[in-house]
Amino acid sequence: MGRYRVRVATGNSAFSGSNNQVQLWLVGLRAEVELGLRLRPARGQMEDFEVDVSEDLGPLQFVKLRKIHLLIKDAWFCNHITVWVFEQSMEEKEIVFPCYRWVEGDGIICLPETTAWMIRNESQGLFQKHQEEELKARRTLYGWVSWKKGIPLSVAAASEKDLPLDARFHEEKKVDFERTRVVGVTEIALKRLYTLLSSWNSLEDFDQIFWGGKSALAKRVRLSWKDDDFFGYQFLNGVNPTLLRKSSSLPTRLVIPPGTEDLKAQLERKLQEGCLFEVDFSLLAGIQANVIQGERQHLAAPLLMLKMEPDGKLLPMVIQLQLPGSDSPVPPLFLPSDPSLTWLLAKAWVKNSDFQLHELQAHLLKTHLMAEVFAVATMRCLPGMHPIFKLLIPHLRYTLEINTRARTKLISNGGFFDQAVNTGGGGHLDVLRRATTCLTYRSLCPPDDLADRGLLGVPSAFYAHDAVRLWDIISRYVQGIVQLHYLEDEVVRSDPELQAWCREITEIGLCKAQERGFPVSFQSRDELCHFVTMCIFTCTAQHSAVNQGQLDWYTWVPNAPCTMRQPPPTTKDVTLEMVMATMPNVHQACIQMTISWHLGRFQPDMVPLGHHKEQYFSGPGPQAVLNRFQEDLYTLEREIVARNESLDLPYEYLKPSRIENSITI
Ligand SMILES: CC/C=C\C/C=C\C[C@@H](/C=C/C=C\C/C=C\CCCC(=O)O)OO
Ligand SMILES: [Fe+2]
Repeated sequence: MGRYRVRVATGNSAFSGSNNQVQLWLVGLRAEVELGLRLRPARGQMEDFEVDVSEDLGPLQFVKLRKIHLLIKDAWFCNHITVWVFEQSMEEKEIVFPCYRWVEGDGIICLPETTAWMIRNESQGLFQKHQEEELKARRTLYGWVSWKKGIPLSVAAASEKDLPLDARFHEEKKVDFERTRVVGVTEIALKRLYTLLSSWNSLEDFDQIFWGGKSALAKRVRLSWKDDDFFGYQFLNGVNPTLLRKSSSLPTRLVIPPGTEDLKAQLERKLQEGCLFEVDFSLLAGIQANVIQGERQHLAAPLLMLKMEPDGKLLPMVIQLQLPGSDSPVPPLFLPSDPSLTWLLAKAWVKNSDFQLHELQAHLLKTHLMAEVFAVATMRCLPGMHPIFKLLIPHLRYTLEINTRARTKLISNGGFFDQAVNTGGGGHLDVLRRATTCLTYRSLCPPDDLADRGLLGVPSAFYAHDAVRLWDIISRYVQGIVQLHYLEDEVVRSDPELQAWCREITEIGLCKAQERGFPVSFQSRDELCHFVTMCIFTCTAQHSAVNQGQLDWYTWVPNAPCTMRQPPPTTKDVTLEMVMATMPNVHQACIQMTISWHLGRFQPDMVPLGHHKEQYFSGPGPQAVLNRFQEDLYTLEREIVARNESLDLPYEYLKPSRIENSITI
């Protein structure tokens, strides 16, 4: 018996309130009581009321709530319920029941209090029963589907409309996304009109559709894209810093034609000096090229060799556009000393190939589709009271919707890839399949990946430096939360939901990825922390590193052509007509610019890394861990700002303030 003050907090997004009435129960260890209230929750409001309860409820464990609709069903977004207990001779006690979900229909929803997972074993199985019912419902809502064979599984949803309401964009996000699509389509139409009667026979003609550039760096790209050091820089710190690796030997595919022995001597010298680097696009070899509006597009599978200069500049040394084969046992090598247009076209072929592997492998597969596997497995295996659910859920916001939209608009039949990309038309799916077969656990963990690629400690590798710093900061955050909930390794080993989550990711979502180093169980807190750190890093920092740069590096189309309309050159006499006949045409270039802006622009409702408002945990312990996380991020922010001040090209994509807390675009 005692007096209770109850606070009902409603979300702040549009339509979060409800005209339906809400009924509440307090459920204690010894009894439960219906509060007899009928409140209509209002958007952005916290509504308090007090009740005297005659029964002895015992320690509160759940709040139960139900929305009652007479005529119209009106979903309600409940943030949380907070209860203060005033009991005789005891000071006031605050108990929080997090929700952060839509309340639809008229079923009863059970909210466990925030520390429930810690006391679940002593509570007569009440929490166990709740968890089982919750997961049974979630497994119905979040199903797996194989969208295309050979790539990670996705959420079962033919379009975003089929997703559960809790996985959908909130109104503000939806309105902004749809508005941007309309702006983009309008811009393409206007540019087509504008260029109908104009020439398209010089590289400067791309200016006709480059309306002012959407970023300062995009304008710099337009001015400097032809420069070799600017070209090389992008493989360290551009929109795709994931392919560059330090050479441990001359690649076997690099067949040196007779008469170019001095090149071989230069390469070997750089190799000995430990400053030879390579980017190999062999993954594209033999991929079927797209046919766009009846015009066959073309693909290459380049190898690029570069040398790291003492001043940190990365300069291209040689480009081989095709793998040696029966029809071309010694493919021509293109050099910086070749005629300028020849060398420029060879570099353009490298950047077109980089566009394919960046968007399909680094961006779509290694961030978006990985995050989707984490999201579906989390919803299917971890109950809302589980500490790893609470830790991860803020980093999974909106990901299922943006990925579903990608499957219906970008990589679908007739989508962006089919309309304007030379791997479109099905080749893009083969690239995804090939990239999936070489998707290792190590490649998703920067300390391992960058060590394997020889990029640790390289002074001009700013992505590498910032990625390792962020990994360490996220790792400390994850360890802080894990150590509060798992007091020894045995607790990890004997957590059935956690072990099921691990297996669901590796064996189901990633299609038996244990062969690629992914775990099928966690035997220690360290193993758990490493994996969860990888999940959060992938959903935040890594996506930021490969998404934001689309706006800066892809809107000046010649710097990263989305398609190539002529075969790669096999001789050194390249003309401007050949270059313009190869580069994307006006329509394809307009589509590339629009998509790059749509996907790379700053999201107006973005939540910066570590600054989500939802409070799934409560108490001083988790809050102290989160506070330390935010402090560490702020320290890194200041470090990066200071470092960037001395750089001609600041590297901004891993500045914590620019890293979104989840993959939403
Ligand atoms: C250029 C993008 C290439 C590959 C995709 C890589 C990652 C997925 C992407 C998500 C996109 C999701 C939705 C885009 C939908 C529509 C865009 C506008 C086109 C249209 O509306 O027709 O990550 O950002
Ligand atoms: Fe993205």
